[in-house]
Amino acid sequence: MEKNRVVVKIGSSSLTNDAGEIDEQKFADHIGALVALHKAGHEVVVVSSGAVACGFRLLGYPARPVTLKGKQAAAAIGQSVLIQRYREALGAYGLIPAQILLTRKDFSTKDRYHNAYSTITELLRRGVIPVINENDSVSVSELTFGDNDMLSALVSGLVHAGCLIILTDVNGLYSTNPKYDRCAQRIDFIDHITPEMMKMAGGAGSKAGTGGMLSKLKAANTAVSLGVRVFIGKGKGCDKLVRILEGKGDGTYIGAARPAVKSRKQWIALFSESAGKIYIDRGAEQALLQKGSSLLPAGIKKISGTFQKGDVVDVYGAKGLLGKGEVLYGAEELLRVLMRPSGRAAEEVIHRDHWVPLNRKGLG
Ligand SMILES: Nc1ncnc2c1ncn2[C@@H]1O[C@H](COP(=O)(O)OP(=O)(O)O)[C@@H](O)[C@H]1O
Ligand SMILES: N[C@@H](CCC(=O)OP(=O)(O)O)C(=O)O
Repeated sequence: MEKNRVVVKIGSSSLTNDAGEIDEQKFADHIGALVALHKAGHEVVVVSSGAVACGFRLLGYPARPVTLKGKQAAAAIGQSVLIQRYREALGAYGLIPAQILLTRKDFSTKDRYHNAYSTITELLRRGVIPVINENDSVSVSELTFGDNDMLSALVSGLVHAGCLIILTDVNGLYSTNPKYDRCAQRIDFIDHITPEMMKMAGGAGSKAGTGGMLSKLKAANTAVSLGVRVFIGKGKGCDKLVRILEGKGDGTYIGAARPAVKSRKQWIALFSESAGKIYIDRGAEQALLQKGSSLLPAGIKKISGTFQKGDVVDVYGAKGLLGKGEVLYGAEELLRVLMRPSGRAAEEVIHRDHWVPLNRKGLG
């Protein structure tokens, strides 16, 4: 088994009991498996739900809250309880967890994205286990990751993980939700996720869960596009995570090993906001999409917007949006270059390493 960096997402459903509180046995089982994975030489990053589950009783709620403010208040209390539990449980094996709470905004600028990467990799270098959760108490709906499935996919891309393991209460993707259909068939391996598979996946099967199988498949799609293999399923015992990496897990495997996508391309594709538009001709379209070349001024027909050097712009071809890239010229300077007779032979406007085509399976 190859040693690598692994992101393990522990979902609410595989962490809680019927009352919505942390289930001691399930928690201990996860800890044993995380310790075994770490001992086997892997770098382990955990994306753990459970803040709401740890907090709602302390807040005086009789059941898991359903309102946004209720969940945010419960998470504000519960997150510290959750991380304390990880500290005690991992500490018993001599391991240290580090709490990282993220909102989508933390990935919105290149600097913040890069800082998150540097912090997590420094922790891993020191043998620490980062335990990441969404910063629920300050997230607002437009800025959430949606759920911890997507957060775990984005984190796995950020840290260039070899594998993302999504632990839940069902052993993989079925043709229909197996909770309601005894004849549902498990899919053991998926090379790439199709729209038909998305239709098979439904919502959460418990009050504690968020997003269900559909959000896991969407997250898996993102992770695979970033070069990360995904497992969705369950398991029991200390060796469950090691067995999953050996290909013996009880669940669905998605995607094959592929080179990781560079951080800059990930950021452009997933988090950047476009500051303008560049319209290009057919020759430039072919050069960008088929030959993997950079965009030169010669292929530009028109530009719009007031973008600056280093901003990200949308690039359009004859049939619409082709992709996004980081420009090496501001709009004013680019206009001057385009108007000069010799300007069209000038250097690249978007370098191939800073260009991300849309509608491709992978971003690499
Ligand atoms: N096609 C499907 N195959 C498997 N599970 C499905 C499917 N459609 C919906 N589900 C539901 O997805 C649930 C897992 O998602 P969720 O409850 O959000 O878990 P978690 O809290 O671990 O994120 C399962 O319990 C199951 O009821
Ligand atoms: N951040 C929340 C969990 C939200 C969530 O996405 O849960 P799930 O994907 O069902 O594990 C918490 O810690 O309670």
